[in-house]
This record gives sequence, structure tokens and C-alpha cells, in this order.
Amino acid sequence: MTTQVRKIAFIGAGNMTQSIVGGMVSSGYPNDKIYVSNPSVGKLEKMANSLHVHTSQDNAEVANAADVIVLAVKPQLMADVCAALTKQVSNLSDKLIVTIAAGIRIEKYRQYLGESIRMIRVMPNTPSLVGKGMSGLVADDRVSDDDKNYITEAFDGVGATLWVANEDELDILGAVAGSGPAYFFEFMASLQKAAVELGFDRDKARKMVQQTALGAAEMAIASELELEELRKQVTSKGGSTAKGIEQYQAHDIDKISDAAVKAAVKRNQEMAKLF
Ligand SMILES: NC(=O)C1=CN([C@@H]2O[C@H](COP(=O)(O)OP(=O)(O)OC[C@H]3O[C@@H](n4cnc5c(N)ncnc54)[C@H](OP(=O)(O)O)[C@@H]3O)[C@@H](O)[C@H]2O)C=CC1
Ligand SMILES: O=C(O)[C@@H]1CCC=N1
Repeated sequence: MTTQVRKIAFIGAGNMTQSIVGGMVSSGYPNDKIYVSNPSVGKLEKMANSLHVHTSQDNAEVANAADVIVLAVKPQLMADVCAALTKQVSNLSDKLIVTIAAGIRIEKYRQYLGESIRMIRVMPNTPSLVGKGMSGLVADDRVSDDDKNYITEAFDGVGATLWVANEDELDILGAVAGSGPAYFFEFMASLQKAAVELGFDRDKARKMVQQTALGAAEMAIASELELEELRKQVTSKGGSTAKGIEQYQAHDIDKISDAAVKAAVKRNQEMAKLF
């Protein structure tokens, strides 16, 4: 890292923490500077054994040890977790608070953790585990450039980062990129099922789907052409792809994606009110 390495504590060792911490360690973040807490011990043991990070069942212990606290519990638990930290961590306002929870607004964290906190909201996604994450970020106006550079570098280490203008935009980014891997996995699974339906065994079907998804994603990144143009390059006039694409269009794939993203944004907005 070009910024100073800080001690960072993750509160909650679930899917997203495991992806981020796994990616950070792979990208060279020193594991003796990473702390993770979780109520049940199984995930902690797994992380301690495979990643050699500090682990504890006590949130306050890891929060007190670190300079940066990453809140990584489910939104519905956030109020209780913050209330306990407020009681047990003396200098919360000296630490940079990061949250990866969907929905909950910075304003709400001020109620939970105190008016004087400084906070960055990050909306990551699980491909962080393999260094291909997409993380959106937004900060309050108390966060320093050094804080921003540090967090940008930490999350660039597990993929790409994109600073957005405000929390409304973060809700949208979350609905596209935070949830997005699930949409792609759903699509990949359906393609795999179609191949199995026609007689391939699961392993062969999976191999053809995963390599095709990887190739398409890499081409989309490498090429300056519009996605529509890349799609046309595969679609020979009078050929087989045209017949396949006709089916997606007949079922209005644009409408499905539009409805999916809008529904996820709406849920982020609801969670902002609920939690
Ligand atoms: N999964 C994803 O793709 C993404 C998730 N997020 C956000 O990340 C956050 C975590 O999600 P995700 O990792 O999927 O959820 P998980 O349910 O996988 O992880 C949550 C973890 O929090 C632990 N936990 C429960 N209670 C406490 C507590 N009191 N103190 C500390 N830890 C506790 C749980 O432990 P146990 O299981 O032992 O009860 C669990 O390991 C959410 O707020 C979500 O919005 C954001 C972007 C993407
Ligand atoms: O489903 C969720 O609420 C979280 C946020 C984005 C991905 N997972």
C-alpha cells in the first residue's frame, strides 16, 4: 500500500467479510493487521486457520484493537451491534468507521454511534474474494483525504472501486453491482440447466458456462465496443444465435433487468427506513 497500513477490524465474519478479507490477504495486506469478530466460532476458526488473521468472539476487543472498524453484520442487527460498541469502545470518534451494510444511512449511524463519528459507506460484492470485486464508496464530509485514499487502496486491492456522489447513488450501485453477482449466477445456473436438460452431465455443462461467462466478461472489459455491438458479432444473420437471442428478447430481458434493479433499489430504501 502507498498509504499507511492501518489495523482494521471486521465486525461479523459472514460471506462478505470472508470475501473481502480473503481478497485483502491475497493482495498482500498484512494479516497481522486484520481483526475479525463473530459470535459463533466456526467461521473464526476457518479464517484464523486459512488467513492467519486475529479473531475473537468479542466485538469490542477487535474494535478497541483497530484504527478502522468495518461494520459487516446484517442491517437488522446494526442498531444493537452499534449500541454495544458505543458502550464498550471508548474512543470511537478517533477511529474511521466503515460500513458495508445495505441501505442504512450515515445519518442513522450518527444516532447509533454518536454525532462525532467519521464514516465511509462501502458497497462491495462477493467477487472481492478472487480480486474481482466492485465496490462503491461514499463518505461523510468529516472523512479526510488520507482516510479516503486508505480505503480506496484497500478495496482496490480486492477489485475496482467507484466513488459515488451520494447515498442515493450507492443504493443504485448496490442494486446493480452489490446484488449483481447473484443475477449473473442465476443466469449461469439457468444456462447450465438448459445444457443438462439436453443431455450433458453437470460438470461439462458447468465448464462450458463458466468459461463462456469469463470470456464474455473479459471481452466486455477489453473492448471499447458497445455491448450491443459485441452481441451482434456473435449473432450471424440466419444463424443459431439469432434464434436464441430471439427467445431472450421475446421474454423481454431488458424489462426483467429493469424490474430487478428497481426492486433491489426499493428494498435498499426500505432498509434505510427500517433499520
Ligand atoms: N453478501 C453480499 O454479497 C453483500 C453483503 N453486503 C452487506 O454485508 C453485510 C453482511 O452480509 P453477509 O456477509 O452477506 O451476511 P452473513 O449473514 O453471511 O454474515 C453476517 C455475520 O454477522 C454475524 N453476526 C451476527 N450477530 C453478530 C453480532 N452481534 N456481532 C458480530 N457479528 C454478528 C453472523 O454470525 P453467525 O452466523 O455466527 O450468527 C454472520 O457471520 C450486510 O449488512 C449486507 O447488507 C453488502 C454487499 C454485498
Ligand atoms: O442482499 C443484500 O441485501 C446484500 C446487499 C447487496 C448484496 N447483498
